[in-house]
Amino acid sequence: MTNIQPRTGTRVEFQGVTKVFSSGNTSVTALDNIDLVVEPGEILGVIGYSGAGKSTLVRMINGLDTPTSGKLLLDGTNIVGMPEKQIRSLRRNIGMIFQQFNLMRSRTAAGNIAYPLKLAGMPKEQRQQRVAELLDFVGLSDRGGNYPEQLSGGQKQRVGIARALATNPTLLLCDEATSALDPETTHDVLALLRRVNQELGITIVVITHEMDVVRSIADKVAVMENGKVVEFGDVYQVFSAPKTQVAARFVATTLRNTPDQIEADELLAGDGRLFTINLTEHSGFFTAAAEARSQGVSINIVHGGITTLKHQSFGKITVRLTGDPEVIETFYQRLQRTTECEEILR
Ligand SMILES: Nc1ncnc2c1ncn2[C@@H]1O[C@H](COP(=O)(O)OP(=O)(O)OP(=O)(O)O)[C@@H](O)[C@H]1O
Repeated sequence: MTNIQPRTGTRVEFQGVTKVFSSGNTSVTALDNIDLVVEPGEILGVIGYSGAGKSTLVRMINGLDTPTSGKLLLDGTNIVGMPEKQIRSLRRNIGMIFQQFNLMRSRTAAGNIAYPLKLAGMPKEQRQQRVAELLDFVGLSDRGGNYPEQLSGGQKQRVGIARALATNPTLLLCDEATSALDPETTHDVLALLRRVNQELGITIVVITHEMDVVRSIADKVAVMENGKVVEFGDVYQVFSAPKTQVAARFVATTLRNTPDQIEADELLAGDGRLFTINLTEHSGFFTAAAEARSQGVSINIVHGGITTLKHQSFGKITVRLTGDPEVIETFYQRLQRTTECEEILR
């Protein structure tokens, strides 16, 4: 593939970015003092409930809106206050894909992909070659002549991705790009995005309200609430030990590793004490369990889930301990020092 070549992804940095929308007497702080860095070639997942500020955040990056205060640096250059003409030229390095695909219905898949190239003034012959390469890259070589209505949702999003890649961007922004797709198609589109990132080196920012998307594609995650980034870190770090309630809630939607209220009530009907234990590498669970067992306490696993993320395993188990109350209490005290260990109480 001659023209689809690796490049260095864009570095994106928010420095104290605030965005206030005012109309009359009311104002909404859509972004509240955001500090955030996306390193070249990284995939950042931005997650939050509706109204958290995700779309506003993306609009700052592509210069479609400007912060009320703060700086937005693309590869070290602050774009806030930059003349429109310059921003437009920077925007050529940014590709976008959308939830509703935003394809032109009157053009074929090939025509949609060719459009940005036409705008950029690429001669017809070169354009055709490039479109063929892009169709091949997204696995739609045989679909170039189809109109959007003749394509499935997943195929339309592949066309959207090919179109976004046409002008060789170094940054790809994905706004709920898989939200309109079924789980299997979502998986295929995310796999394609990962390929885009790995083979081309493009930085990707994925806006989503689905933690599964973050889990399967992102390197880092920013959790947003009320215009603030309330938690930011490696996906492994955030998934294995979320620090905020909102992050924990999102993690719980994709990892069913703790009993819900109904399951907990059923479990509490039995004997003994119940503990949910975070199993990390140095949790100390197996040593504590062996010690308690050697003193006649029985330990049964009643719930749990272990996951691998970025080649590291983590998870939680819920255990029921029955036997000598003092030994059980020692087990609990001991684990509280080495990992997160919570008792399930009535
Ligand atoms: N142009 C605007 N004028 C006024 N208020 C706005 C504007 N754009 C966004 N807002 C407000 O800013 C806040 C953040 O909105 P934003 O669309 O960024 O959230 P979001 O997390 O993307 O939500 P969703 O997932 O529903 O798209 C909301 O309270 C919204 O009503």
